Amino acid sequence: MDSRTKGKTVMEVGSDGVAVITLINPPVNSLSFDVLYNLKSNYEEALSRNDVKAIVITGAKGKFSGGFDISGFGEIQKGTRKEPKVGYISIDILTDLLEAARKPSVAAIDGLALGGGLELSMACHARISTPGAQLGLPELQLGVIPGFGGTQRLPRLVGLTKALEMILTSKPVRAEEGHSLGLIDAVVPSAELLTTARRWALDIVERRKPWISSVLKTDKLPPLGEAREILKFARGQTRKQAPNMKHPLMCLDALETGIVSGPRAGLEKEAEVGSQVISLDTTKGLIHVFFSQRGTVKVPGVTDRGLIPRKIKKVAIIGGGLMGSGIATALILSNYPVILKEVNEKFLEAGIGRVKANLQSRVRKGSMSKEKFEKTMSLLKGSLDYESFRDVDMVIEAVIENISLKQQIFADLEKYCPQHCILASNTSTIDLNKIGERTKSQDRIVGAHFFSPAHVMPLLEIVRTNHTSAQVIVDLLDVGKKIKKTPVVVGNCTGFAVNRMFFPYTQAAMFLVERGADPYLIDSAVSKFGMPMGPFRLCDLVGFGVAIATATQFIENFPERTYKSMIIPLMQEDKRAGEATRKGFYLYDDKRKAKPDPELKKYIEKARSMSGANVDPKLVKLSEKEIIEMTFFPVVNEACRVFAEGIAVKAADLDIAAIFGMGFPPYRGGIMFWADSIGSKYIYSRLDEWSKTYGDFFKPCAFLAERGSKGAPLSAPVEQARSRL
Ligand SMILES: CCCC(=O)CC(=O)SCCNC(=O)CCNC(=O)[C@H](O)C(C)(C)COP(=O)(O)OP(=O)(O)OC[C@H]1O[C@@H](n2cnc3c(N)ncnc32)[C@H](O)[C@@H]1OP(=O)(O)O
Ligand SMILES: NC(=O)C1=CN([C@@H]2O[C@H](COP(=O)(O)OP(=O)(O)OC[C@H]3O[C@@H](n4cnc5c(N)ncnc54)[C@H](O)[C@@H]3O)[C@@H](O)[C@H]2O)C=CC1
Repeated sequence: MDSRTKGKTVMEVGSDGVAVITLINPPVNSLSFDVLYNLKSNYEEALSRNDVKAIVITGAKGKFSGGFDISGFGEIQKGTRKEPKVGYISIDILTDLLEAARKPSVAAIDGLALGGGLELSMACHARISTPGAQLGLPELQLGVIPGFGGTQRLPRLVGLTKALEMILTSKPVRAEEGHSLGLIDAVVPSAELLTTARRWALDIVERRKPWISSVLKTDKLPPLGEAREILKFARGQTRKQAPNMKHPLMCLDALETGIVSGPRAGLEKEAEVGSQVISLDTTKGLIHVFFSQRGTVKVPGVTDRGLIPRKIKKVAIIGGGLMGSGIATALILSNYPVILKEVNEKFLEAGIGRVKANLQSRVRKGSMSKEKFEKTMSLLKGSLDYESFRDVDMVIEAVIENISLKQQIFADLEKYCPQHCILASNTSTIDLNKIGERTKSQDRIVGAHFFSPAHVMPLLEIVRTNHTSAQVIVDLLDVGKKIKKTPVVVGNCTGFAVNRMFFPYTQAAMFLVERGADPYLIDSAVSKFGMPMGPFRLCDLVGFGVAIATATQFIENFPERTYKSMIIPLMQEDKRAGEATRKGFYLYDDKRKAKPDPELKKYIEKARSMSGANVDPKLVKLSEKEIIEMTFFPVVNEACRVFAEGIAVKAADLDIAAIFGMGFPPYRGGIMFWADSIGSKYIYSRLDEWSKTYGDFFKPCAFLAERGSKGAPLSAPVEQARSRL
């Protein structure tokens, strides 16, 4: 393969007259422009050769194709690559050359057929797959639409309702389901895949099997009136579920055009909107997230040293509270034997009970069988002492956020655990060097910061100190992968990356409310921006105890830039501690539905008088845009500090940390990506202005000041930003 080309196809013509074209572009045989243009040449050759009667397309190394090469979207966005004309691949190659050919094609699908991969297979005249194959159109997840004919062929093969479900949820189906839907013609074992596909192709030639052009099928489409109703409903749902995104609605336009005006018009509409969505900001954000998420496991100086993860055979968890029980659940779900240690029988029973409840909820929802439940629970053992820690490979401490207790526990662990054992803490804020102060095991002390609920939330913040060994990080990255978490490796400091970014967000919200802004309007603006909930609703959910404990760490460690508000402590004094007590910033009914509380005013006014703050008429009437800027620019400021201090190695890691740890909307690309889309100059100037009016909480850090004064991107590595200055 030429080192400048990305992937290729190879064609072999058998003595049976079948040309087998294999897609080769490791690791997932993505359809790069090179692969697609090679495929076109192979087709032209196969169609012109007299010794070829039929064609089979397959993918190398057990994977059909993971779809269009996603990095190609970047090339299109930059303008360095484009199709010779809009719809060239979907219409000229896949429809007019392949599907309309006088020789039939059969797709032989092993492993993945996703996005453009499935679309290519649907342009073939039949599809044979292995039982493990995954078939899906996940494009909307990336901000694009199925642009290789998927909006036209999938509804014609599986019906409109199922096609909408598959496209709008981005979820793949397995081979058996694909077979019953009519997407797959036969499911056969791997060893028989190619022979069956060859035979099927020849059977089509000999008219023993039907020669079907999916794009021309109509039998699965509902009558026009019904189709319009189904699409109207889908539009309504989409507007509700993805209010800030245009591309799902544009995708529905392409589907509707095909149903109303026929497949050719549909393909043309698909090509038109397909080329438009690529330049949407939301698409740029989602594609950035795709690569950034996969980039978090590449840690310079750690994962490039050839270290092999050691096998973690048994894990111990100290503390069976909210976090310890969630972490235990995540581990046993991935088949790690776990010992859960608590202080007494009662607490141990409660901790094990929480794990049980986590799993039982799966049984209730039907996603876990009773047998699997029993088997999974059998991996969990309780303990009240450290005796059973003598053969564990990793300990995760999850006791309350108290430095001296954690120090004592780590000193004990050093005595009981084997020398190789990883000593991890789930602390959310405390400096790990302080936790390990009373040990000589600094090289194996690491942060394993999970987010609540730990068995559900996808992020694992892996915190390394200057002493943590690269091997320990590699081991924990491997555990993270096995328990299906997205890991982000960060440096040690108070609050690490996620909580450091989170803190100014809540503080900014408190600041605004003390100066007259309406908390419910803030929550509403932030939700419309795309966060799962606003800062006040979130405080209620997390509980005021956790909020105060975290705030204390920040106030102690970063006094120069913390805004100390008494609103939460005052409410807590009155036994309002958030959702758990049914009263916080909101009132909660039996179904946990939140409603605003007129009494909240009383606490805000009292806090205002205690802090000496005055109502500021400008802040009372903030627009939604101003609310977003005043709550999120302080987050950008802190993210810049975290980046400048080297706590995060790459700005993209902060994007992933913000998305998976804070709930920042993925289609905005993460905190640094979003900031760069606004521009460092503007963010700097706003913060600078607010800091002059409202104080140091808003003061731009040196990194932001430097880049902002020149308009340099915040996410650029230091050298690159300098070189652009
Ligand atoms: C005009 C538009 C036409 C169209 O229809 C558009 C499309 O087809 S868009 C693409 C649609 N396909 C997808 O969305 C699939 C995306 N990929 C995945 O979901 C997963 O990667 C996978 C299920 C295919 C494999 O998962 P897994 O085994 O966990 O492996 P990784 O996710 O870590 O991926 C391994 C490496 O492969 C790279 N990759 C994967 N898919 C693509 C792709 N379509 N294009 C380019 N590269 C892809 C991924 O980045 C990993 O690379 P790394 O360097 O990090 O190893
Ligand atoms: N609650 C949250 O949302 C998050 C909390 N964290 C961190 O996780 C840790 C635990 O927090 P939670 O689970 O919320 O606390 P929790 O109060 O629910 O649970 C702590 C448990 O530790 C037990 N414990 C105390 N001393 C012990 C000892 N010596 N041996 C064994 N068990 C002992 C207690 O009995 C209690 O059950 C804290 O460091 C916290 O900062 C991290 C992320 C999120």
